[in-house]
Amino acid sequence: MHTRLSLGVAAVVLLATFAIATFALHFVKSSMRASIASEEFARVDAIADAIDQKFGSRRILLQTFSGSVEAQDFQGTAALQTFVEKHPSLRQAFDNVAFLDMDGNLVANLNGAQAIGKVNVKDRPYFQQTVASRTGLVSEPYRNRLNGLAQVAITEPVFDSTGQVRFVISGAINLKDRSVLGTLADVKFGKTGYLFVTTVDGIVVDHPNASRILNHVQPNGSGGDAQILRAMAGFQGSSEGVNEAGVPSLYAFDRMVQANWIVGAMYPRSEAFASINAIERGAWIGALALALCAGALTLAVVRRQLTPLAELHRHMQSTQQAPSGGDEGTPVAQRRYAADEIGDLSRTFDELMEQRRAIERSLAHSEAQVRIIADSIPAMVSHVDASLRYTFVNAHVRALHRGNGPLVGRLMPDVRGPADFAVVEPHFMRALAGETVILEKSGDPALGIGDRTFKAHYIPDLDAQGRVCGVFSMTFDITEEVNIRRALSEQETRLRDVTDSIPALVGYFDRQQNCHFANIRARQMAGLGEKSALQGTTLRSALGRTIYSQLKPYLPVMFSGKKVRFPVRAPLHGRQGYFQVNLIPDKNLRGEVVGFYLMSFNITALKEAELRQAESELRLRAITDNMPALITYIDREEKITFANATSREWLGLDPAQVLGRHVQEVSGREVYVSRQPMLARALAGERVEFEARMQRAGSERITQVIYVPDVRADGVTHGIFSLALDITALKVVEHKLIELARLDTLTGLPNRLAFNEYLPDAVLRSQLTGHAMALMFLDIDHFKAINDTMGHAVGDAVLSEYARRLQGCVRGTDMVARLAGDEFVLVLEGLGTPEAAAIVAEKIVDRVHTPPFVVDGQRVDVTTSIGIAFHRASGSSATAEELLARADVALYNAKAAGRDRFAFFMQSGGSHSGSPTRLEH
Ligand SMILES: Nc1nc2c(ncn2[C@@H]2O[C@H](COP(=O)(O)OP(=O)(O)OP(=O)(O)O)[C@@H](O)[C@H]2O)c(=O)[nH]1
Repeated sequence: MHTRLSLGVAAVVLLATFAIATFALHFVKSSMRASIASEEFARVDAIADAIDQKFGSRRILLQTFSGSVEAQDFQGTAALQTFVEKHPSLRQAFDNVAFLDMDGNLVANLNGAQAIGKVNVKDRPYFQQTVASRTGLVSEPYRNRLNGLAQVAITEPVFDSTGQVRFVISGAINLKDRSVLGTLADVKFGKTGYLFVTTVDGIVVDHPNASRILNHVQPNGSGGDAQILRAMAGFQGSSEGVNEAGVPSLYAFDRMVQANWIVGAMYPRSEAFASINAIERGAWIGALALALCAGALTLAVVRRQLTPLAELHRHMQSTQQAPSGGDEGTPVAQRRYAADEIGDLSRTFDELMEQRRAIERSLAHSEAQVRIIADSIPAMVSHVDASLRYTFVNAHVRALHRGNGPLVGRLMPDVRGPADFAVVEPHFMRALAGETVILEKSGDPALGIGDRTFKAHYIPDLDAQGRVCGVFSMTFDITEEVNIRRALSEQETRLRDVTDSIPALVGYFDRQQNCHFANIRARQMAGLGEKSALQGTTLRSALGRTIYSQLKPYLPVMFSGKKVRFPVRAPLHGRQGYFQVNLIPDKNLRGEVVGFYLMSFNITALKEAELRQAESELRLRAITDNMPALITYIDREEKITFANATSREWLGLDPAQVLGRHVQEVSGREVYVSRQPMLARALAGERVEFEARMQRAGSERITQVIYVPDVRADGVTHGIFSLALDITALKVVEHKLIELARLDTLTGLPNRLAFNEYLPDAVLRSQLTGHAMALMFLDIDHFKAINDTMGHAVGDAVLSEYARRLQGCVRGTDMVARLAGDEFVLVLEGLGTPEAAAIVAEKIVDRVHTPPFVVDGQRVDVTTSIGIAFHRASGSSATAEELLARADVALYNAKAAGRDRFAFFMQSGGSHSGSPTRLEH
C-alpha cells in the first residue's frame, strides 16, 4: 500500500501537472495562435491597404490627367500623342498609358507612337465596362498583346464637351512592377509562407510562382485550395487549412477596395506556430521537472505521513499471519494503542480481527461438523455448481472415485464418465431448473458397483435471490431395500398362495380398517374378483353388518396390542354358522399397532360337536358331582379346567371359581410343592397314585390321589384327570390292623413282627450314637409244666403277669416284646457297660420269683432264665439276627446252668451266667 499510495500520489501529481500544463498550454497556444493569425491578417490587411492606396493614387492621377485632356479639347490624335509624351510623370505610376477611342483602337501611347494603330482592345472587358459605366476601374489581369507581360489596367473615361465618352485612358501596370505588386515578392511569412493576390473569380494576380499568374486558382476547374475558395466566396480573416501540397497552413484573406481583389497569405503551420511548439516543449519539460519535484516532495511527505499506517500495516500482517486457532499474542483488552486515529484504527482492526477469527473458528467448526455429518451419513453427498463442477464431495464419494484424483473443481462429465453421466444428466438439468428430483438407478459398472441399486436425490441450491446456483446430490445405496422389497413381494405371493390354500378367510387391514390384502376366500365373501383392486374395501364392507357388529367390541383390545380370538355367529347355507375370528395386531419396530390381520375359520362343525360334548359333559358332571371324590382336570399349564361339586365341600370353592386357576393358586404353595413332582410325572404320561394329607374343616384328612394322564390319539398328554378319594376312615382301620399285627394279644406287648422291625433300628442307633446296647432273650422256666399242671388259662395268666413284671423292671423307652409262647425279648439301649445290663437282668430274675405269682388264688412259682447279648457299638459289626442268636445261645446256657438266672453270651462260645443273687461273669 505504501508503494501504491506513493505511486498513486505521484500519478495524481503527474496527472494534475499534465492537466494544468495541458490547459495552460492550450490556453497559451490558443492565444498565441489567435495572435499569430491576427498578426498575419493584419499584415495582409496592411498590404491590401497599401495596394489599394497605390491603385487609388493612380486612379486619381488618371482622373486628373483625363480632366486635363478634356480641358484642351484635342482635335487630332497626334496632338494627343504629343500631349501624352509631355507627361512622362505618368511613367512613374504606370508602365504605359494609352488612349483608346470608342472603337478600341490605340490612338495615343505613352511608350511611343509606333504602337498606334496596331492595338485594338475593343474586346477587353475593362474597355467595354469603362465605356459602359462611364467611370474608371481597375481591370482584370490580362496579358499584354504586345509584350506578353501580365498586366492590369486602370481606366478612366475622357468626356467631350457634350458629355460623351471620347476616349478611354488605360494605365497599364505590370504585375511585377516593383512599384505596385512587385514588392509583394519580398513579403515572407516564415521561411516558405508567401503572399498572393487573386481576383474574386479566382484568377491569380500575383503569386511567388510566376507561372500561376493569370491562371485560375483551380488549374483544371476542380480541386484547389479550399481556404482560397472560401475567400472567393467572401470570407475575410484568418483561418487554418491544408494547402494544395497537403501542408497544414495558416491563412489570412482580405479584400482590396479598389480592385476588389483578394489578398491572401499562406503561412505553414509548422513555421507559424514554431515558436508555440518551442514554448510547448519548454513548458512540458518544465512541467515534467516540476511534476518530478512535486512528486518527490509529495512522496516524501506521504511516506512520512504514512509511517504510522505502515506500522499498522505491519501489525495487520503479523496479526493476519498468526495461526487462526493458535496463540494470537496479547489479548485485545491488554494491548496499548496510540491516542490518535491510527491507534483507533489499530484497536478497531484488532477487534474486527478478533471477531473475524471467532467467526472463522465458528465457520471452521461448522464446516468440520458439516463434513463430519456428511461423511457420517450413509450416503454419497456432493454439490455441483451451475456449470456441473464439483464444489463438495463427502468421504463416500471420494472413496468411490479414489483412483480418480481430487474431485472438487472438476466437471461432473469428466468425473463420472460419458456413460454414467448420460444417465443422470437429464435429471441434473431438471434440478438446475429448480425441481427436486428423485430417481433410482443402477450403479456404474465401471466403478464395480453395477450390481448395486441407488436412490439419488437432486435438490436445487437456491441463492439469496431464489436463483438456482447449483445442485445438492444425496445418493443412498438401497440395494438391501430393493432386495427386501423383492423378497417381500415374493413373500406376499407365497403368503397369498398359502392363504389361498387354507380353509379360512385371511385379510390385512390398516388402522383405519382399510383392506390391503385378502385371500381368495375373503375376496369371494366380499364379492370381489381375484385380481380386482381392494381400494375402498373396508372391514365393515368386507364382513357385512352382522359379523362386524360382533367383531367391533374386540377391536379396541386388539388395537391395544393383544391378540384376540372370539367366535361369531352368522347365517351359513340356511342355518346357523359359527366362525372363530382371530385378530392379530401388526406392530412396527416401536411396538405401535399399524394394522392387523384377520383370520376367520368356519368352526360350525366343531361348534356343533362342542354342543354335543357340552351335553355329554352335563351328564358327566351330574355323575361326578355325586361321587364322594374330588375330580378335577388339570391341563398342561397346570390349570384346573374341570372340577366337580366336591370342590365346594373339600376346597370351600365353587367349581366355577376353580376353573382356569392354577393348581398352586387353589391348593396353596406348600401342597403344590409337594405334588409338583407327581404332576410332572403324570404330564409325562405316567399314571401316578399317592396318598396325601390335607386339612379339611379343621381336621386332617387322608386322601388317595390318582393322576391319570390324558393321552390323546396323537400320543401327547394334554392334561391330567385327578381323582382324590377321602380314605381317612380306611386309613384308621388300616392303622389299627397294622398295630394289631404287631401286638401280642395276650400280653399286649409288641410281638415278633414288631420286634423284628425294631431290632435292626436299635442296632443302627447304637452304631450311630456309639452307645452299647443289650438284647435279652427271656424264657419262663418249665412253663410247660405250669400249663400241664394248672391248665392253659393259668398259663395265660402267668404269661400276662410275667409281661407286666418285665415292663415294671425296665424304662418306658426299653423294648419288651413277646416272641412266642413263653419267649420274651428285651432291648436295652444307651448302656455304658455290661454291668448295667446285668443289673437289669438280675432285677428281672428277682421280680419274677418274688413275690410269687398268684392265679385264681393259687400260688404259682415262676422263675425265668435270661440270655444276654451285649453289643458294644465300637469294634462290633453284629447284625440284629446275630445278636438274637447270641442271646438265644446265652439263654440256652442260662437254662443249662440251672435256670432262674441270667447269662451273657461270650465270644469264645461259652457264657457267663448269673444266679438270682449273683452276677456271674
Ligand atoms: N398256657 C399257655 N401255654 C402256652 C402258650 N403258648 C405255648 N404254651 C406252652 O408253653 C410250653 C413251653 O414249654 P417249653 O418252653 O418248651 O418248655 P418248659 O416247660 O418251659 O421248659 P424250659 O423252658 O426248658 O424250662 C409248651 O407246653 C406250650 O404248649 C400260651 O399261650 N398259653
